[in-house]
Amino acid sequence: MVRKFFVGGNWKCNGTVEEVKKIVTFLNEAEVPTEDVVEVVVSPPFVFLTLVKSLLRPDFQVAAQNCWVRRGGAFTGEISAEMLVNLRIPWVILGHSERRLLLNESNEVRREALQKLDLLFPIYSIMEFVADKVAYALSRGLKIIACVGETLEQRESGSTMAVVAAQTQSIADKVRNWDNIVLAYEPVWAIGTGKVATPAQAQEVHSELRKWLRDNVGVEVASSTRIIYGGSVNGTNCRELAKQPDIDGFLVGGASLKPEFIDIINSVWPN
Ligand SMILES: O=C(CO)COP(=O)(O)O
Repeated sequence: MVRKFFVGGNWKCNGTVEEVKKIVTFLNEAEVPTEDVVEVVVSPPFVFLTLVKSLLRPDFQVAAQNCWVRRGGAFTGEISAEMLVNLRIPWVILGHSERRLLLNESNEVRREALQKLDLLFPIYSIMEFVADKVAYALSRGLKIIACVGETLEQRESGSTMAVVAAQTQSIADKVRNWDNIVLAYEPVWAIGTGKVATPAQAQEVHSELRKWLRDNVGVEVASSTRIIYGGSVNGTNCRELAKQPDIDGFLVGGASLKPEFIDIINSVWPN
């Protein structure tokens, strides 16, 4: 099974209209392999999504950085999956560690949310926030970049794989069809720190995660699901990482705002 290389650019909470236009200009002018070789998806903040979509070359796609867990309604400040579909935004990033940790999105029962949402959705007795978002967004026709990854503390205590497996399990419990999911392994300690996982460290988790998918979801899903790496990827370290057999691409933060993002796209051909 050939897994098409996937490079995502997560712009996070950055940019002005002028800066966004500059980024789109260098993306549009770049020489990169064709769409059948590498899938490129950039994820600007919500407010710039339509601008970027309207200016961006047609072989690159756009992703939102989040969406609401169910149908929209009285949820001030949220953006629904329906809105993204309406705007023809094909992808959404879900479960990013910055949302899990800073905004308390988790796999676990969120009691306060549960109490509130139970009034609205009495059939949901357990609220698995990230997994529910993945399942709902998929059901609306969106494609998902689902993020998993351990903190430094968890890595140092030897629980990396247990954490990543639990995060993936919660998604597997709610999803039958994995065709529209890309899994992003993003160790929290490597995000925005300049401390990239070594190719061997990343490969080890990717290969374990693929094994986990094979044993717990299915052989076909394990061989076809792209597992991409995120955390301090740049134009220099991407090539060694891209050579690893179970690294199927990247989710890039800081470097996706700069022209070196093009080098990362081109690391599909590492030699
Ligand atoms: O969080 C990330 C991508 O989603 C990675 O961020 P950095 O590449 O800035 O470390």
